[in-house]
Amino acid sequence: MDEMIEQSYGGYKLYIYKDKLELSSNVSNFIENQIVQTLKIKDRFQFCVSGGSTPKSVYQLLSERDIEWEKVDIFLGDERCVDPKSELSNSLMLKNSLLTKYGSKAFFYEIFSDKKVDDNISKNLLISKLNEKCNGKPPSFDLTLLGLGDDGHTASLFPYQKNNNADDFVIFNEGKGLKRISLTPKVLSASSKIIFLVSGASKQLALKRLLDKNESPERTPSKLIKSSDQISIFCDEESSKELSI
Ligand SMILES: O=C(O)[C@H](O)[C@@H](O)[C@H](O)[C@H](O)COP(=O)(O)O
Repeated sequence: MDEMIEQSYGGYKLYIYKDKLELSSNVSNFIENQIVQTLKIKDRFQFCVSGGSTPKSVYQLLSERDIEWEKVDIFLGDERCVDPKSELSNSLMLKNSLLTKYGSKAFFYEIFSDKKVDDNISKNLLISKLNEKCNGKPPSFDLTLLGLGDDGHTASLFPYQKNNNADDFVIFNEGKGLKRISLTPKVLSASSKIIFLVSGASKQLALKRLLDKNESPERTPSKLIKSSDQISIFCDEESSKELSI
Protein backbone atom coordinates (compact mmCIF):
# COMPACT_ATOMS: atom_id res chain seq x y z
CA MET A 1 0.00 0.00 0.00
CA ASP A 2 1.35 3.44 -0.89
CA GLU A 3 1.75 6.05 1.80
CA MET A 4 -1.38 8.13 2.10
CA ILE A 5 -2.92 10.57 4.57
CA GLU A 6 -6.62 10.15 5.33
CA GLN A 7 -8.65 12.85 7.06
CA SER A 8 -12.32 13.71 7.58
CA TYR A 9 -13.63 17.26 7.13
CA GLY A 10 -17.35 17.35 7.90
CA GLY A 11 -19.08 15.77 4.92
CA TYR A 12 -15.80 15.13 3.08
CA LYS A 13 -13.15 12.46 3.41
CA LEU A 14 -9.77 13.52 2.09
CA TYR A 15 -7.16 11.07 0.77
CA ILE A 16 -3.79 12.70 0.09
CA TYR A 17 -1.22 10.91 -2.09
CA LYS A 18 2.43 11.81 -2.61
CA ASP A 19 2.16 12.82 -6.24
CA LYS A 20 -0.02 12.63 -9.33
CA LEU A 21 1.30 9.20 -10.28
CA GLU A 22 0.25 7.62 -6.98
CA LEU A 23 -2.99 9.55 -7.03
CA SER A 24 -3.92 8.30 -10.51
CA SER A 25 -3.01 4.72 -9.76
CA ASN A 26 -5.00 4.64 -6.50
CA VAL A 27 -8.04 6.38 -7.97
CA SER A 28 -8.14 3.99 -10.92
CA ASN A 29 -7.97 1.07 -8.46
CA PHE A 30 -10.79 2.61 -6.44
CA ILE A 31 -12.99 3.05 -9.52
CA GLU A 32 -12.25 -0.44 -10.82
CA ASN A 33 -13.23 -1.86 -7.46
CA GLN A 34 -16.50 0.13 -7.41
CA ILE A 35 -17.40 -1.19 -10.86
CA VAL A 36 -16.53 -4.81 -10.08
CA GLN A 37 -18.31 -4.83 -6.71
CA THR A 38 -21.43 -3.05 -7.99
CA LEU A 39 -21.76 -5.41 -10.96
CA LYS A 40 -22.04 -8.29 -8.49
CA ILE A 41 -25.33 -6.84 -7.28
CA LYS A 42 -26.58 -4.83 -10.28
CA ASP A 43 -26.84 -5.58 -14.01
CA ARG A 44 -25.22 -2.35 -15.17
CA PHE A 45 -22.98 0.36 -13.74
CA GLN A 46 -23.75 4.04 -14.40
CA PHE A 47 -20.62 6.15 -14.30
CA CYS A 48 -20.58 9.96 -14.58
CA VAL A 49 -17.13 11.25 -15.51
CA SER A 50 -15.51 14.67 -15.52
CA GLY A 51 -13.74 16.42 -18.35
CA GLY A 52 -10.67 18.59 -18.00
CA SER A 53 -7.07 17.42 -18.02
CA THR A 54 -6.53 15.95 -14.52
CA PRO A 55 -8.42 12.64 -14.98
CA LYS A 56 -6.79 11.69 -18.28
CA SER A 57 -4.15 9.45 -16.68
CA VAL A 58 -6.81 7.78 -14.49
CA TYR A 59 -8.87 7.10 -17.63
CA GLN A 60 -5.86 5.64 -19.45
CA LEU A 61 -5.11 3.30 -16.56
CA LEU A 62 -8.75 2.25 -16.28
CA SER A 63 -9.02 1.47 -19.99
CA GLU A 64 -6.35 -1.20 -19.49
CA ARG A 65 -8.38 -3.08 -16.86
CA ASP A 66 -10.06 -6.20 -18.18
CA ILE A 67 -13.43 -5.80 -16.45
CA GLU A 68 -17.04 -6.02 -17.68
CA TRP A 69 -16.99 -2.73 -19.56
CA GLU A 70 -19.88 -3.88 -21.77
CA LYS A 71 -22.05 -3.41 -18.65
CA VAL A 72 -20.87 0.15 -17.98
CA ASP A 73 -22.81 3.28 -19.07
CA ILE A 74 -20.68 6.42 -19.24
CA PHE A 75 -21.99 10.00 -19.17
CA LEU A 76 -20.05 13.24 -19.00
CA GLY A 77 -20.95 15.56 -16.12
CA ASP A 78 -20.38 18.44 -18.49
CA GLU A 79 -19.32 19.21 -22.03
CA ARG A 80 -17.96 22.25 -23.77
CA CYS A 81 -20.19 23.39 -26.67
CA VAL A 82 -17.51 22.90 -29.30
CA ASP A 83 -17.04 20.82 -32.42
CA PRO A 84 -16.80 17.15 -31.34
CA LYS A 85 -13.46 16.96 -33.14
CA SER A 86 -12.02 20.00 -31.34
CA GLU A 87 -9.24 19.31 -28.85
CA LEU A 88 -11.38 21.22 -26.32
CA SER A 89 -14.09 18.54 -26.51
CA ASN A 90 -14.37 16.44 -23.35
CA SER A 91 -15.85 13.63 -25.46
CA LEU A 92 -12.78 13.57 -27.64
CA MET A 93 -10.56 13.40 -24.55
CA LEU A 94 -12.58 10.39 -23.35
CA LYS A 95 -12.43 8.73 -26.77
CA ASN A 96 -8.65 8.99 -26.60
CA SER A 97 -8.38 7.68 -23.03
CA LEU A 98 -11.15 5.84 -21.15
CA LEU A 99 -12.88 4.60 -24.29
CA THR A 100 -9.80 2.86 -25.71
CA LYS A 101 -8.56 -0.75 -25.17
CA TYR A 102 -10.93 -2.69 -22.86
CA GLY A 103 -12.80 0.56 -22.12
CA SER A 104 -13.97 0.74 -25.73
CA LYS A 105 -16.66 -1.83 -24.85
CA ALA A 106 -18.48 0.63 -22.56
CA PHE A 107 -21.60 2.49 -23.66
CA PHE A 108 -20.83 6.23 -23.94
CA TYR A 109 -23.47 8.90 -24.41
CA GLU A 110 -21.98 11.66 -26.54
CA ILE A 111 -23.84 14.91 -25.94
CA PHE A 112 -22.79 16.60 -29.17
CA SER A 113 -22.39 14.21 -32.02
CA ASP A 114 -21.57 15.39 -35.52
CA LYS A 115 -25.04 16.49 -36.47
CA LYS A 116 -26.04 20.00 -35.44
CA VAL A 117 -29.14 20.24 -33.24
CA ASP A 118 -30.39 23.13 -31.14
CA ASP A 119 -29.79 23.50 -27.40
CA ASN A 120 -33.21 22.35 -26.31
CA ILE A 121 -32.98 19.20 -28.39
CA SER A 122 -29.49 18.38 -26.99
CA LYS A 123 -30.75 18.98 -23.47
CA ASN A 124 -33.89 16.88 -23.88
CA LEU A 125 -32.02 14.03 -25.56
CA LEU A 126 -29.53 13.97 -22.69
CA ILE A 127 -32.31 13.97 -20.09
CA SER A 128 -34.18 11.15 -21.82
CA LYS A 129 -30.98 9.07 -22.07
CA LEU A 130 -30.29 9.69 -18.37
CA ASN A 131 -33.82 8.56 -17.52
CA GLU A 132 -33.47 5.50 -19.72
CA LYS A 133 -30.12 4.38 -18.28
CA CYS A 134 -30.25 5.48 -14.64
CA ASN A 135 -32.64 4.51 -11.88
CA GLY A 136 -34.40 7.09 -9.77
CA LYS A 137 -35.77 10.57 -10.08
CA PRO A 138 -33.49 12.49 -10.31
CA PRO A 139 -31.56 9.88 -12.29
CA SER A 140 -28.83 8.45 -10.09
CA PHE A 141 -25.32 7.29 -11.06
CA ASP A 142 -23.46 4.54 -9.22
CA LEU A 143 -20.38 6.73 -9.25
CA THR A 144 -19.67 10.35 -10.15
CA LEU A 145 -16.12 11.55 -10.65
CA LEU A 146 -15.77 15.32 -10.47
CA GLY A 147 -12.91 17.72 -11.12
CA LEU A 148 -12.21 20.96 -9.28
CA GLY A 149 -11.34 24.13 -11.19
CA ASP A 150 -8.83 26.61 -9.76
CA ASP A 151 -11.78 29.03 -9.36
CA GLY A 152 -13.82 26.45 -7.40
CA HIS A 153 -16.04 25.31 -10.25
CA THR A 154 -17.00 21.73 -10.83
CA ALA A 155 -18.66 20.21 -13.89
CA SER A 156 -19.74 23.45 -15.64
CA LEU A 157 -21.04 25.14 -12.50
CA PHE A 158 -19.02 28.36 -12.47
CA PRO A 159 -18.72 31.02 -9.73
CA TYR A 160 -21.66 33.42 -9.45
CA GLN A 161 -23.64 31.87 -12.35
CA LYS A 162 -27.30 32.28 -11.44
CA ASN A 163 -28.61 29.00 -12.84
CA ASN A 164 -26.00 26.72 -11.17
CA ASN A 165 -28.60 25.42 -8.76
CA ALA A 166 -31.57 25.44 -11.15
CA ASP A 167 -34.44 23.07 -10.40
CA ASP A 168 -33.63 21.08 -13.51
CA PHE A 169 -31.41 18.16 -14.54
CA VAL A 170 -29.38 19.92 -17.23
CA ILE A 171 -28.35 23.56 -17.79
CA PHE A 172 -26.31 25.63 -20.21
CA ASN A 173 -23.65 27.88 -18.69
CA GLU A 174 -20.68 30.08 -19.59
CA GLY A 175 -17.24 29.49 -18.13
CA LYS A 176 -13.59 30.12 -19.00
CA GLY A 177 -14.57 31.68 -22.31
CA LEU A 178 -16.74 28.78 -23.50
CA LYS A 179 -20.42 27.93 -23.62
CA ARG A 180 -21.06 24.65 -21.84
CA ILE A 181 -23.75 22.13 -20.95
CA SER A 182 -23.77 20.65 -17.46
CA LEU A 183 -25.62 18.29 -15.20
CA THR A 184 -26.98 20.16 -12.19
CA PRO A 185 -26.23 19.65 -8.48
CA LYS A 186 -29.66 17.97 -8.30
CA VAL A 187 -28.50 15.10 -10.55
CA LEU A 188 -24.84 15.00 -9.49
CA SER A 189 -25.79 14.92 -5.80
CA ALA A 190 -28.14 11.97 -6.39
CA SER A 191 -25.19 9.74 -7.23
CA SER A 192 -24.60 6.78 -4.89
CA LYS A 193 -20.93 7.68 -4.58
CA ILE A 194 -19.22 11.00 -5.36
CA ILE A 195 -15.50 11.57 -5.67
CA PHE A 196 -13.43 14.64 -6.50
CA LEU A 197 -10.04 14.29 -8.16
CA VAL A 198 -7.70 17.20 -7.41
CA SER A 199 -4.08 17.67 -8.42
CA GLY A 200 -1.48 20.42 -8.62
CA ALA A 201 -0.53 23.70 -6.97
CA SER A 202 -3.12 25.73 -8.91
CA LYS A 203 -5.91 23.97 -6.95
CA GLN A 204 -4.68 24.84 -3.43
CA LEU A 205 -7.04 27.74 -2.77
CA ALA A 206 -10.06 26.04 -4.38
CA LEU A 207 -9.53 22.91 -2.29
CA LYS A 208 -9.18 24.93 0.90
CA ARG A 209 -12.42 26.76 0.08
CA LEU A 210 -14.28 23.55 -0.77
CA LEU A 211 -13.47 22.19 2.70
CA ASP A 212 -14.27 25.44 4.51
CA LYS A 213 -17.74 25.19 6.04
CA ASN A 214 -18.13 28.99 5.92
CA GLU A 215 -17.29 29.28 2.22
CA SER A 216 -20.18 30.37 -0.03
CA PRO A 217 -21.38 28.02 -2.79
CA GLU A 218 -21.84 31.10 -5.00
CA ARG A 219 -18.08 31.69 -5.05
CA THR A 220 -17.18 27.98 -4.85
CA PRO A 221 -19.91 26.07 -6.74
CA SER A 222 -18.27 22.70 -6.06
CA LYS A 223 -19.85 23.13 -2.61
CA LEU A 224 -23.28 22.72 -4.24
CA ILE A 225 -22.61 18.99 -4.60
CA LYS A 226 -23.94 17.22 -1.53
CA SER A 227 -24.32 13.62 -0.50
CA SER A 228 -25.87 11.69 2.35
CA ASP A 229 -22.67 9.62 2.29
CA GLN A 230 -19.25 11.27 2.78
CA ILE A 231 -17.87 12.75 -0.45
CA SER A 232 -14.36 11.45 -1.10
CA ILE A 233 -11.68 13.86 -2.26
CA PHE A 234 -8.63 12.20 -3.76
CA CYS A 235 -5.76 14.68 -4.09
CA ASP A 236 -1.98 14.98 -4.21
CA GLU A 237 0.29 16.68 -1.67
CA GLU A 238 0.82 19.64 -3.96
CA SER A 239 -2.86 20.59 -4.05
CA SER A 240 -3.30 20.07 -0.29
CA LYS A 241 -0.54 22.45 0.84
CA GLU A 242 -2.94 25.20 2.00
CA LEU A 243 -4.76 22.82 4.35
CA SER A 244 -3.94 22.58 8.03
CA ILE A 245 -3.27 18.87 8.49
O1 LIG B 1 -15.06 20.54 -18.92
C1 LIG B 1 -14.44 20.87 -17.93
O2 LIG B 1 -13.61 21.79 -17.92
C2 LIG B 1 -14.71 20.17 -16.67
O3 LIG B 1 -15.36 19.02 -16.60
C3 LIG B 1 -14.30 20.87 -15.43
O4 LIG B 1 -15.23 20.89 -14.41
C4 LIG B 1 -12.99 20.29 -14.96
O5 LIG B 1 -13.18 19.09 -14.29
C5 LIG B 1 -12.27 21.28 -14.08
O6 LIG B 1 -12.15 22.48 -14.78
C6 LIG B 1 -10.87 20.82 -13.74
O7 LIG B 1 -10.15 20.78 -14.94
P1 LIG B 1 -8.64 20.36 -15.00
O8 LIG B 1 -8.57 18.93 -14.63
O9 LIG B 1 -8.25 20.59 -16.43
O10 LIG B 1 -7.92 21.25 -14.04
